[in-house]
Amino acid sequence: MPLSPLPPVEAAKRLSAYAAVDRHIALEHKLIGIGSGSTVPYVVDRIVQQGAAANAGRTFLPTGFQSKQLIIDAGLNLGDVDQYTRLDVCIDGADEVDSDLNAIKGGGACQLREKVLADMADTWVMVADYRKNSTVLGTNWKQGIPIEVAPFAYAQVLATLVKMGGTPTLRMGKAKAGPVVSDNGMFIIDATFPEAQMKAPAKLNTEIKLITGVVEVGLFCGMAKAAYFGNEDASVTCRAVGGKVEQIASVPDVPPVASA
Ligand SMILES: O=C[C@H](O)[C@H](O)[C@H](O)COP(=O)(O)O
Repeated sequence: MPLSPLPPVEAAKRLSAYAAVDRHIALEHKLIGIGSGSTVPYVVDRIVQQGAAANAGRTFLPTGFQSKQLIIDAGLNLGDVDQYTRLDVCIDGADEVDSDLNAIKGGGACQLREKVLADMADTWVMVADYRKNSTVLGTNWKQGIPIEVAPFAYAQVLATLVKMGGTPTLRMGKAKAGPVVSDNGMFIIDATFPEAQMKAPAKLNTEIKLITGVVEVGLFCGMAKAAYFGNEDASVTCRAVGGKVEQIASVPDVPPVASA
């Protein structure tokens, strides 16, 4: 059955997710990390399409409340990060990816758990629509680097980020008075930096991480094996570690490893 029609951005998210699952989640993969955001439901969707037999012996670890619910709602086996020290593969979304596969993540305040699972995974892959495909971080994603901080320390961290050249703001709730509180009970600061600093994201990641009170930084540097971007013309751009870029013309309606 052909894929159901979706608005362009949603269709692009679905294409990236389906392509990444088809390439990176094989029948022998038993421990799988599920990231966060609005692209990841399509990852779970494609995994379910691989069939009940393929998924019977698998365990799925979530990066937060949202992905935990996705795993449960899909009828997949839920695992806890306490039970494992490695994953076969983890697929996650991204807010922006640069030409070296460095990424900004944490638009949904999930970067701490996402980075823990990325560290655990033998293969960590990102999925996103064409708007996230960039060359320098901060070009498309203007709201800044998400930084998770201990609530007690937030004012001091804001001041330190300003001294470092950043423009930080405390992320406020949309349907809640006061700041956003992460799944870990922390606050989130979003900080923009001048392009010169954004061009060296690994250095910036280390500098921010060293601020007392910072729990995790939404810069993911040197972690990804590949990033998949769904395009408006129904193709998928795959950028792999080492700089190889591949255009995937189309994504099949059913996953190649589908089982009964
Ligand atoms: O905290 C949220 C995560 O880092 C998401 O993976 C990221 O914000 C991308 O989300 P989306 O797929 O909705 O663009």
